Amino acid sequence: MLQQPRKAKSASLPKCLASPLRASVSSSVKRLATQSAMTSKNPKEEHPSVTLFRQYLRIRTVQPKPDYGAAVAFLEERACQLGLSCQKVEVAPGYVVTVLTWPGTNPTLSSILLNSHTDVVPVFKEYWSHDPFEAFKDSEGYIYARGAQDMKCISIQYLEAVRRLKVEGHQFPRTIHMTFVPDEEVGGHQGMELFVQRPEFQALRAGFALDEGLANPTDAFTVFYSERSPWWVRVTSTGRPGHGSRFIEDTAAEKLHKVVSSILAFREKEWQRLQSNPHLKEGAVTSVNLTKLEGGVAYNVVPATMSASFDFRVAPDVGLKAFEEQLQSWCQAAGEGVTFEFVQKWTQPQVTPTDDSNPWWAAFSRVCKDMNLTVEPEIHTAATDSRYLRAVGVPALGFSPMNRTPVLLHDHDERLHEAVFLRGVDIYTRLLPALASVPALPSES
Ligand SMILES: CSCC[C@H](NC=O)C(=O)O
Ligand SMILES: [Zn+2]
Ligand SMILES: [Zn+2]
Repeated sequence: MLQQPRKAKSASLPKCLASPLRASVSSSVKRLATQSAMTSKNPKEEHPSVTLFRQYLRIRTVQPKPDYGAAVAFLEERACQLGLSCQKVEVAPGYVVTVLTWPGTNPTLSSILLNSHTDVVPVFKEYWSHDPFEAFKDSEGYIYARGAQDMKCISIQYLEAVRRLKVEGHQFPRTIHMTFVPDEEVGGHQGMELFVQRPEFQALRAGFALDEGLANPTDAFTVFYSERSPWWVRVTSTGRPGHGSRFIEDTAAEKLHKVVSSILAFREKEWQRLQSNPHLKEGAVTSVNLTKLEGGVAYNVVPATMSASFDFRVAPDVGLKAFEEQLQSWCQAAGEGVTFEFVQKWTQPQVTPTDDSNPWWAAFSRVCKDMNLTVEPEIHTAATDSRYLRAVGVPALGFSPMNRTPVLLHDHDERLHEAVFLRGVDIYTRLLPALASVPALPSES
């Protein structure tokens, strides 16, 4: 793939381009800009954007011990190759947010923020057809790897779209920042949640953000304008202990059972509501799952304490105060000594408008229309870093340009077809000029 090494002009090149190998990468990058995005000229030759994607997939940023150092080093190298500035913001010890910046021509305008997280979820290796950190590509072009959909594809698509636009000599009024954040998969508490509170974030002056969405198995692309609030609730029940052979009254188990029944009845009600209304999408109703049961020490000892943990995802139109009161009353109705605590509790759901009153939406949807892409606006069922951005007033859309692709994030054999990946680069190559050229908003003039 790489051209013959040639003599480096170390004095006039940035450090990352100073070695012969890197200089040749840079020239191959220029050659790429003239190629079609979908396929290489030689079908046997892998598209360099795909090669870069596979390199990034091989970095083991897997929870619970992600190799963030390797990811940051990879991104610094990309910044250098692209001639972009690279800022590293350590939001907590060992947790670095990397920001690559392409300055716009009008610094008075707010910027476009392209966000992606660097961490990925763990794997059950034995259920995978290929090593999840090898980025194996099969004969059809499917790339198997943890992070192939969630969301290393998008990080590279942003980088490659920017590279193409720069090589073609474009400049846009608005600055484009690419943020690469840690910790999203475990809640973002050591990542975006801290970053949005920092002066370095304020200094980016983000006017609009793109972040992750989900694949769509149909021809359409899903775009997320809001998300449900994660409420992780642990219900603890206390009661009378005693010998397992007796009819003990007021046990922790019977009271916990009542709460579990109330909550699962609510679950069934929401499920039926979803099933019976074809206009409702999954993100529009509240879901809950019983995810943990704890308690007990021996078969013949009635325990004094038992607990049940629930993963609630509260729809953005639900009154949160009333919902918490409902939780309270389910516990009270179960009897004395039943309490609950929050392990996660998001209380600031926000909606990014998806009509032409929102100039960002207008620009986004115009490009989709021009490219003949069908877009399905939805509420995200899960939680992403977009919630932190929206909560500090940055409108955000969750968009992963993967149509005709099954939703395989967090699943075994997570994979993405290289053609879908490359089509995503094309899409960002059209989206970025439009977003970075949105005229001054009323608040900016
Ligand atoms: C509540 S923070 C957890 C965030 C996590 N995000 C992606 O899967 C999720 O479970 O939605
Ligand atoms: Zn993700
Ligand atoms: Zn995820």
